[in-house]
Amino acid sequence: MSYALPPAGLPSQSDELTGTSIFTESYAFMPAGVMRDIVTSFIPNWTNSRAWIIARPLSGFAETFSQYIMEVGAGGGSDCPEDNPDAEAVLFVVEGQLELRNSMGTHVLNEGGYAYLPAGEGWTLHNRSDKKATFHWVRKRYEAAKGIPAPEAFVTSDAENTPIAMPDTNGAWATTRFVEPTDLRHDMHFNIVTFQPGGLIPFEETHVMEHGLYVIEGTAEYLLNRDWVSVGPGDFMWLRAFCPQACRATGDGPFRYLLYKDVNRHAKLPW
Ligand SMILES: NC(=O)N[C@H](N)C(=O)O
Repeated sequence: MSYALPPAGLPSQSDELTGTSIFTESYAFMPAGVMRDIVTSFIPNWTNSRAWIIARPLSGFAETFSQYIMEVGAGGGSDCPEDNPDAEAVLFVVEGQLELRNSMGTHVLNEGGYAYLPAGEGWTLHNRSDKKATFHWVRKRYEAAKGIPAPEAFVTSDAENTPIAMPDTNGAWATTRFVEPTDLRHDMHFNIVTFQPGGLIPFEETHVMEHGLYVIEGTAEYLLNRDWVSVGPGDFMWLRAFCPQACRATGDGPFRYLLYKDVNRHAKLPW
């Protein structure tokens, strides 16, 4: 499996790459080309690390998550990665190797490695190798549901999970699910969606769930509200609740993306 990475570095003075990013009331499109050194953030209590913060709540409780692409240099990491006890996390490694320690012990996460860490879980993350490592870090304030226990931590990987084909698509559209859709302990999913060449979302999905979509491989035309946008490796899309979306996979190989989605809870009321 291959996973796209931010190009980093500095943009060249001889290549003008303007006109590619989009920010609207219903979605944002951040092409890989904008993820350069000068737009990174440093996160408290992390050493030799930096983040591209590609999603965060903007307007009170209308948005549900933040997503970072975290780059951890050799020997870097954190003994105190999260300072919000209400924040649950998913980590997904796209480059290198990281050592995770939590209540279940010590785990080595390689490329494609996936960890779910519930709110309040103590964990540490370190790059013990001599090469940089990169991972996606999704953070969400966990919403407890009456009578339902909180989920437990788990570690798995892309390779250990078989994509489930959507019915009647002949495998052209499949989803790697790291949590069962009927497991109501979970209030978010972070899955991998795979389309084979020519595969489609053939209608305008329009739903209450918010999305983050990070393209890890391949190309497509993606409908974001009223706009068909050409997308490829390393591009990120943030879709607010109810933003219409559809997809046509282009190119000769699979089109794959990481998909965040808030799930399994009542719609919030304003009182
Ligand atoms: N844009 C998407 O991939 N949406 C998914 N079908 C989903 O909402 O689960």
